[in-house]
This record gives sequence, C-alpha cells and structure tokens, in this order.
Amino acid sequence: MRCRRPQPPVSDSERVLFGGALRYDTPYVQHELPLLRMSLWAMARQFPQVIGTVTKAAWREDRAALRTLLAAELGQGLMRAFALVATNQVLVALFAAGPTPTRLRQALPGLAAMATVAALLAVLAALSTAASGQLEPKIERVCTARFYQGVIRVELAALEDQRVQRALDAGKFGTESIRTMLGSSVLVLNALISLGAAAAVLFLLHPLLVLTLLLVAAPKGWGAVLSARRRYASRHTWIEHRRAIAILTEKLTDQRCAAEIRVHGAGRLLVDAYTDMSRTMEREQRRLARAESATQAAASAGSGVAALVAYGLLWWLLTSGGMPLAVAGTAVIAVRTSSAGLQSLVMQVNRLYQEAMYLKDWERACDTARQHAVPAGGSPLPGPLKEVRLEGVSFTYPGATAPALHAVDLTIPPGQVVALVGENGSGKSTLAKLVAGLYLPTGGRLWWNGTEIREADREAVFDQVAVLAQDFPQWPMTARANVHIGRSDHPLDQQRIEQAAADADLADTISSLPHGWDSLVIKGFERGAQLSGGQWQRLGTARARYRDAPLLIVDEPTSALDPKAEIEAFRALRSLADQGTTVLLITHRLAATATADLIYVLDHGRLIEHGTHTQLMALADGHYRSLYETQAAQYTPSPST
Ligand SMILES: Nc1ncnc2c1ncn2[C@@H]1O[C@H](COP(=O)(O)OP(=O)(O)OP(=O)(O)O)[C@@H](O)[C@H]1O
Repeated sequence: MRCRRPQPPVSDSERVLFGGALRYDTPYVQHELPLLRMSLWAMARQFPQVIGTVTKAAWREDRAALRTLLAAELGQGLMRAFALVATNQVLVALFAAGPTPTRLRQALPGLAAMATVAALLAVLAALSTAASGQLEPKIERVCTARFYQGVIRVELAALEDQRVQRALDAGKFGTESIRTMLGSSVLVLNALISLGAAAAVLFLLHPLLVLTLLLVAAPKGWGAVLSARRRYASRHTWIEHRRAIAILTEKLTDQRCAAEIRVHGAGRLLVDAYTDMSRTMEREQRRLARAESATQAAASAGSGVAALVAYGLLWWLLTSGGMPLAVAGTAVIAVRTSSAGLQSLVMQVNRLYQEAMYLKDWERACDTARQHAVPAGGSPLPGPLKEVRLEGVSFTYPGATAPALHAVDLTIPPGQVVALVGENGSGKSTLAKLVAGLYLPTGGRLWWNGTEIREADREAVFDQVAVLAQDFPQWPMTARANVHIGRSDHPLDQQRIEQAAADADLADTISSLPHGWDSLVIKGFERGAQLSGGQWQRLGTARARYRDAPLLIVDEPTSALDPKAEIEAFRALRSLADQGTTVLLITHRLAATATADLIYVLDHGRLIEHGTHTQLMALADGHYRSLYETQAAQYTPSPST
C-alpha cells in the first residue's frame, strides 16, 4: 500500500526568509520515504527482528518484569479464548428447548465462568501495565545513557566529520523509540494472541467462521493503514513547518534579539511570517481531514458490505442445518470484538516499524561513537609537567582544503606564561587544542613530558589541563556548580571554590547575587540571575582556577572585562605562573603579552617568530612589532589632534 507524500505550497514568507521551504536534511527525513514505500507484507516480515531487539534489551535489564509481562499477555489471550467458549456455553443453554427458568439455570455455570474470566482479565491487564511501566523507563534510561556515554568520548576531530555528526544526531531519536517500541510490541503481542485465540475458537466451532472474521476486519484494517500512513506523511510536512515557525517565533522572545526586534522592526516581519506560514499549515490540515473522512467512509462501506457477506454466510450455515443458532451468536460476538483488535494490530505494526528505523539509528550511533572514541589507556604521564614540545606539527581540519597549522616547532616550558599571538585565523586556538590533546596532529609529533601524544593516556593529558576557551560554556546551573564542574570528579570543596572566586575577582559578584552561590546563573527560573558578559568571564576564570591543573590554557580571557579588571586578570595569570602553573595565553591584547616569558607569533598557520617581548620588539621588520605598534598607536594621540 503506497501513499503520496503531501506537498504543501511554499508561502511567500518562506521564500523571503529561507529562499523556499525550510526542509531539513535531518535523520527524521531519512526515514520518511523508506517507510512510505514499504509494503505491508515487507513490514510484517521485520516484525520478529524488531520484537527480538526490544526483548533482548528488556531481558538484560529486568528479567522478572519481562517474564511477568509475557505471562500476563499470554494469559489475557487465553482468557479471551476461554471467554468465547463460555459465551458459547451460555448461548447454547439459552437457545435450548425447555422453560426459561430451567434454561437460565443451565446458563449459570457459563455466566459464572464469564465473570471469573473478566476478573482474571482485569488482574492480568493490571499486571501487564505494571510490568511494562517498570520496564519501559529502565530500557530507555539504559539505552540513552549508553548513547551519551559514547558521545562524550568521541574525538573532537571526528565530530567535525559530517557523517559522524549525522550518525550521532540520528541516534538521539532512537533512545525514545526503544521505549515506544516496547509499548507497541506489547500491544501487537496482545492483539496477535487475542486474534489467534478467537480464530482458534471459531475454527473449532466451524472452520468457515474464520472467514467471517477476516471478511469484516479486512476493510477496517485497510482504512487504518492508509490513514496511519497518511497521518505520518502529513505529520512530517507539518513538523517541518512547525520547526521553521518555531525558529522564527523563539527569536521573538529571545532577549538577545529584543533590541533589533524593536529598533529595526524585525518583530513585525517575523509575526507576519508566522501568520503566513500558519495559513499554509492550516490548508494542509484541512486536506488531511478531508482525505481521512473519505477513507473512513470507504472503509466503513467496505466493512458493511463484508458484514453483509459474512452474515449471509452465517444465514446459509444456519438454514442449511450445519450450525446451531448459539454457535452463530458466538461467531457474531467474536467477529465484532476481533475486528477492533485487528485494526489496532495493523496500526501498531506500522508504528513498530517506524520506531524500529530510529532504533537502528541508535545502534549505528553507538557503533560510530565507539569507533571514533578517544582511545582508552596508553602511557601514563607521571610526575609534574616538564614540557610540551611540538615537532613539525601540522593540522588540517577534517574536510578542510588547507591546513590550519604548518610544521610548527615549539616548546612550552613549565611554570611560565607562554603567549600565542597572531592575526585572526592564524591558528592560535587550533594550536592550543592540539596542546590540550583535543586534536591529534595530522603531521609531525607532539610530546607531553617525553611521551608522544598518540601513545599517551589521553585521560591523563586532559587531567593536567584546564581550559578557558573564548566561547566557554555558560552552564545553566548554580554559580557554585558552575565553578565545581571544573573538577567535578572530586568532591565539592567550598573553601577552594571561594579561593578560586577570589583569584578570579568574582567574590563581589557572588555576594551581590540574592542567593549567593546558590543563585542560578540563568534567568527565568526561581533564584535565577542574569550575569553580565564580564561577570560570566570571571565565573569561567574561577572554574578554570578551581580545576587547579598544571597547564592552564586561556583563550582571550579578558575580552569582556573592563580595563582595571583586565590588568588585574593578567597580573593574576602572572602570579599563577610564579607559583608553578604553566599558562598558555592566547590574546590580542599585546600590552599583556609584554610580561609573558615567551611569545610565539603565528601567521597563516606558521610559526614565524618567537622570543620575549624585548627580543621581538628588537626585530626591525618583525610581525609582532608591527602588531604591537599598530595597537599602541591607537592610544597615542595623532599630531593633528
Ligand atoms: N572547526 C573548524 N573546522 C574547519 N576549519 C576551522 C575550524 N576551526 C578553525 N578553522 C580554521 O582554522 C584556521 C585557524 O583557526 P583558529 O581558530 O585556530 O585561529 P585563531 O588564530 O585562534 O583565530 P582568532 O584570533 O580569530 O580566534 C582558520 O582558517 C579557521 O577558519
């Protein structure tokens, strides 16, 4: 059964803002067409494998709950079959010859059996709900944790590879799917057992009765599949619209956009675009509703005709003397209850298959993460930091056409402030990431205390490094947690947190917050506070200081600080080095590099000069000197003023 994918028209706003429909090349899209192309039979063939994957995961996590679940489902199927047999007994007693009180008495055992079955069914259903409620969150938690544990170990360079990134993105969807699939599998199992039981009872009563069951259920099953697929295809289109609208509307309430929304009038454009795009969505919803009502009508008509044929068959069986009236009554009840079960079966199989594709993505993502993980183990790095040495180190980003670093030779001695200087894009941050062990050189060698980085235990390298990147994370947590996360593998030490805050000139900021260290540094929540750019930078510095690692890498650590705070921050770095910490400083503030012990100057990925400030200023045509003098000239009044 195939279904054409609805294509809503592209609104004018989408053309203006996105150059057409905003269609994502996301993992979600990848699954849409295969599912719609898949025949019902092909879908059914996937069923055992899908159930197998879910069952295995459930078996690993909670065998007792899985056993209870399976027993409860099987029990319910058997009880339903038993209920049909009891119904038949009651009908046989009621349609027998004789006075009514006698017939009612004879029906009593059957009625008692039906009541008992109903009670047992309720107990089994409750057991099944409890067991699947216990299993679902467990397998979701375990699979999600497995996925993220893999993701956080992936090499940074691998993350730059679009194929890896895409595989990991796709995996996110699968973690929810495994939970949904357990629920769907249970419903499918339930429907299958109940249908099998009904068919078996009907077959025993009269083989031809199974045909009546199929006749009545088939048109409704067809309608259910068609509607489910159409809803799925439409939901997809609808989701993309919703995403595009969400992208626009979330900016309307985004504080960072507030100024342009008001001053530039961007808000009006976005609200108009929202209205325009919502109209497109409305049309799509209308089309879907019409198509669905037509399918429902056709399925009901088909089912009605099939019911006529089925009842005609029963009539024929009754009049030709082949079947007692009670059996025909049982058949009618069985057909009516089973056709609803069949409809649900078809829809759940459809859903199961859809979720199975996401689950496969999850498996693929876990494999990808494993393949690209930072290798565990390697040579330990005992003792204090002695030196980091680069020999002919080159680095090309995955997918880039030119290297970001070319044959760089340099040494970072311990306990010194080493500055990396150069114009934008000269390779300073890339070099710092290589030193931190975040990237491996694509050429040359990088030694940590005499151990080549590829052989070193990278966890041991990370352990010796503290990083304050230009775009350091602003964790949505309390101020205290924002500092402690710098060394979260150790128990929280409030005294050290306060010392780090004092070193980073953060203490006044914290005491000005209404809840001090317990303030959430994210606005819009209880105890929330909004920090300024400079206050955030001090918080980031405190985090790096709290980490207390032998090598501190700081990339533009003062870009948001006022002049006095900036001078103080550089003085603090100097005194940190005097106490034995090695500081790798990246900055465009060349006044600060004047006090560095060693300056490396990069240009287009090449190391072109190195030395102290005095040595570099002595080079007549030096790059550093030229940068320094250009910057210094800004502060020197020109003769005309
Ligand atoms: N993730 C990346 N993928 C591809 N190329 C990158 C990536 N990051 C940086 N580059 C490129 O590598 C080169 C060096 O960038 P890098 O960020 O190291 O420069 P930088 O000296 O730190 O610059 P800035 O002073 O602007 O911070 C640039 O050409 C940049 O475009």
